[in-house]
Amino acid sequence: MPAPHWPAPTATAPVTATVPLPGSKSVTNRALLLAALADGPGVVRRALRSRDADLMVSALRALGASLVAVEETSAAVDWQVTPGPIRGGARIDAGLAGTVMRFVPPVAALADGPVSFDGDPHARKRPMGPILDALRSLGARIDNDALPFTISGPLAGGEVTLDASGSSQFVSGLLLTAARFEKGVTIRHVGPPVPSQPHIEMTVQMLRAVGVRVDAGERDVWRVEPGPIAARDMTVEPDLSNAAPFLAAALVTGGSVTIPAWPLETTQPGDALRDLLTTMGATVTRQDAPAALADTVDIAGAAAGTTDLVVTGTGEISGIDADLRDVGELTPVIAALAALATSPSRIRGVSHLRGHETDRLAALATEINRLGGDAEETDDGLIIRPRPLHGGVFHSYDDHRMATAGAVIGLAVPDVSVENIATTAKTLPEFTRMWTAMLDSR
Ligand SMILES: O=C(O)C1=C[C@@H](OP(=O)(O)O)[C@@H](O)[C@H](O)C1
Ligand SMILES: C=C(OP(=O)(O)O)C(=O)O
Repeated sequence: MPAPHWPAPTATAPVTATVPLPGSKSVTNRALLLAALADGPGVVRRALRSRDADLMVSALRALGASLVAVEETSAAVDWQVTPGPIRGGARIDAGLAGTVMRFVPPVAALADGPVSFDGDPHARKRPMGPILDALRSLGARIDNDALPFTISGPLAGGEVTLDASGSSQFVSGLLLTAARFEKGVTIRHVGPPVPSQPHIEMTVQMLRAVGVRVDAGERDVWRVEPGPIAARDMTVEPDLSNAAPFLAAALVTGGSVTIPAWPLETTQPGDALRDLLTTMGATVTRQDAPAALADTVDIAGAAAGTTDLVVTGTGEISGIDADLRDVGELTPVIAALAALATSPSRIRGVSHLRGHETDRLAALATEINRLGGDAEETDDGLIIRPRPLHGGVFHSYDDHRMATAGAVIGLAVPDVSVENIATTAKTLPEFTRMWTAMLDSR
């Protein structure tokens, strides 16, 4: 029986809360994969515990790595990762995780036998063609152009041209394993612009941090030299994209939300929230002297230190005209804020969101309009005009970021209930508890 819809709490007063966030999905799943391919045992600290991270752990274990939790809370875990010979015969469940369905097949192509992949029903619709074709041209055999498929090596590596306009993960997936290909890899993108550039920078930076030689000097071309991946201790930053709904609560309620341990330098796209929320009417400040992260190397960039990030709203939200191509995963929360704004908004550059957990442009327009709003899909984004909203069911389409967008709207609009709030477990299993705690704190 499906769970009852979640009654999204309406804020009765401005929120004043400090919200520590669990680790980044994107950093966690890269760090685990690199550790599993490394030249010796290593530790991934403060890794996220969530459905996507659990799927990555299971995939890497199925392929022969040992991952042992050495320190664990409900939201975070330190993994001791010991690489092993990459085993064929595995069946990998990608769930709905882009990072599993695009990052793990190149590893599987190194295995000593065929490896099969499948995932959730909607995962079979997510674009895979360009990365599977690329793997084929590098030597792999693959029996389909989307999930489900079976992949067999060996894979020599070499030069490949692909169109990565549908997802940056096609590039990141190839880059992460490329040092283990006999010839390394040279990837050339041809086509409309590649989205989510910060996520590619995250991949490049993390590879360099484990000693892999990457040349990313020419636009749309990446070259990885063959060679070992060094075993390192890595520490995962808080998930700045998952900061979005909590920071949005400051704008909606005219309150103030603090996120501790915000990295001063990071490749995470969530860092763009500082500018986006300022444009929408918030005051964004950093507090505390930067404190260098303790004893471990943060391979995604926060070695420069962290700070408290404080976002304060007025209760009035300004519309925004923004190209979110680089930070597409922020779109659902920005659209939720736009639906509550006093002036029109235009979100551009995000046609690739049609290939995310759901077609996010269609889903956002449908759900905002269902609550009485005025949202219109364009070729590459959304136009959202101010109109009073009313209560109703906000459908999540099994998309964690749709679910949190519904929660943001519910703060201001009475009687909104979110269908399948449990889908937030993809990247933030404790979402409802954290949301309630935020609203309860004073
Ligand atoms: O590499 C990553 O960790 C991600 C890349 C982006 O994918 P797209 O380029 O497909 O948008 C992003 O939206 C996704 O949430 C995570
Ligand atoms: C697009 C997203 O996820 P995935 O890693 O599954 O692509 C997302 O988290 O917004």
